[in-house]
Amino acid sequence: MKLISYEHYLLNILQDFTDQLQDKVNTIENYLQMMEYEEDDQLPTNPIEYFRLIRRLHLDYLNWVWYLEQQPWEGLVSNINAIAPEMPSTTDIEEATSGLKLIQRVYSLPTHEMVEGIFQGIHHNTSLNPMECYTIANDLFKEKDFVFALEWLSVGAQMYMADKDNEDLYTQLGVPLVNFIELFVQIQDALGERSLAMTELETAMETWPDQASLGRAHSRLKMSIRIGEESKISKEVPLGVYEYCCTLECRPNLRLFCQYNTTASSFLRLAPLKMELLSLDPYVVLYHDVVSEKDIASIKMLAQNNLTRAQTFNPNRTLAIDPFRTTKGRWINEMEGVMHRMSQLTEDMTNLDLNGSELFQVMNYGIGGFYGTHYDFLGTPNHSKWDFSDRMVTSMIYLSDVPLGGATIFPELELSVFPKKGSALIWYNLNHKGEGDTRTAHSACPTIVGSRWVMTKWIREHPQMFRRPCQTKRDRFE
Ligand SMILES: O=C(O)CCC(=O)C(=O)O
Ligand SMILES: [Fe+2]
Repeated sequence: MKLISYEHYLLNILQDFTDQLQDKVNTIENYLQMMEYEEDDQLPTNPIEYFRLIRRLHLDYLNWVWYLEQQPWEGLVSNINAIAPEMPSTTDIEEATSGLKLIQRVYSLPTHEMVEGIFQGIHHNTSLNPMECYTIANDLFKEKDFVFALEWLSVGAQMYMADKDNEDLYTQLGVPLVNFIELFVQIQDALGERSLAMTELETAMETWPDQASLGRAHSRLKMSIRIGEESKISKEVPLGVYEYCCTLECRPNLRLFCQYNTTASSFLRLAPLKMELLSLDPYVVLYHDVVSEKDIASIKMLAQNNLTRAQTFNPNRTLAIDPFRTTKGRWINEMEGVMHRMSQLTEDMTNLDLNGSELFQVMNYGIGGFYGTHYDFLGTPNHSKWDFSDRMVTSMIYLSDVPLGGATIFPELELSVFPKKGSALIWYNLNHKGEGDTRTAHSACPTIVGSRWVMTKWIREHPQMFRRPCQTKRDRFE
């Protein structure tokens, strides 16, 4: 079931609950109304009245006990508990928050705009409420990102104050106003603004004299003031090529060109492909409009089920989940009709032999999904180069447009490519000697809006020994 269906399920339960509760209230009110007519301090004077009073107090009374004991919520609570295992985990919420933080940092988005759902000047039909701002601020605080934490908290607190009508609801949902104050004090303490923190805390203690947590915060703060700890603020990292080229398309300042490629393979003589040369050394090209809408739809259909969190090789050369690769992916068998066509296309675009290459990998990046800067080549392990075939070329097809964010970026080359559905980016990871070319370090910038789909293929080096001999004579004697 999709997350959104779980939310509908939960809302329906809450609606059932209020309906059942309302029925109960109606029944009780009816009884009270009925009793109003009978209300009289005098003892009954006639036998009918007397009988009725005795009967009510003997029977109705027991029925009301029974009625009040019947709690409409028991079944509903167990329905909610039944879906508990499917609910997002702490890791999920941490990842969703880190997605937002990453997007904010990489694209320099002002907090108040994000809260209103404005990304890069475009208003999206959404916004955040004070509780959500608090969750983000709290998370940023835990990660010692104090300046941003304070921004999120301040925006959230302003909204809270302006939305007094919902204070009970927010409190019920675990975010009373006093939480904001406590976090504010902790952040100011960490920033070294202790007298400000103390003033705020003392005012809060007057407002909520019974709040034990404020008393504890007060002792902690007094201790910090006595010790006079340094502020924990971290230095601001200046914005660099990465942030710039994730935001705006970057092209190296060379005289490169677009052309119809008719030579990469003999097939292209009949059906040339539109090719844009992006870098000569290392060689990077972008083919435009090479995959049809229909084929893309079929590929996504094949991949849609069983997408699993993508892994990377760790230093021990074992595969593991990696916080720097927040995508879901799936390897696809090449026997299917459409995949056969994709293999043929990749062969035509690269003029390389796909034997021994890895399977196609379809990947889906959700909101905030990214792939940190990395190389695709594996590097020659200790054993001889002859029995190890590295990832010489990466071919990557964009299976979706991305409304905002999601560029592929090569920071060393100051090059970025924004996804365009149906185009293919191809680059050489190895130099002419077959060594990993570190200038090919690349990354997928965080997706801000949309669902980003790509399909990659890593083409191995050995099968190319006749199509693209590895070493030139000159190299050999270097
Ligand atoms: O999604 C991208 O733009 C890059 C993907 C990538 O680098 C990879 O899968 O190795
Ligand atoms: Fe890569």
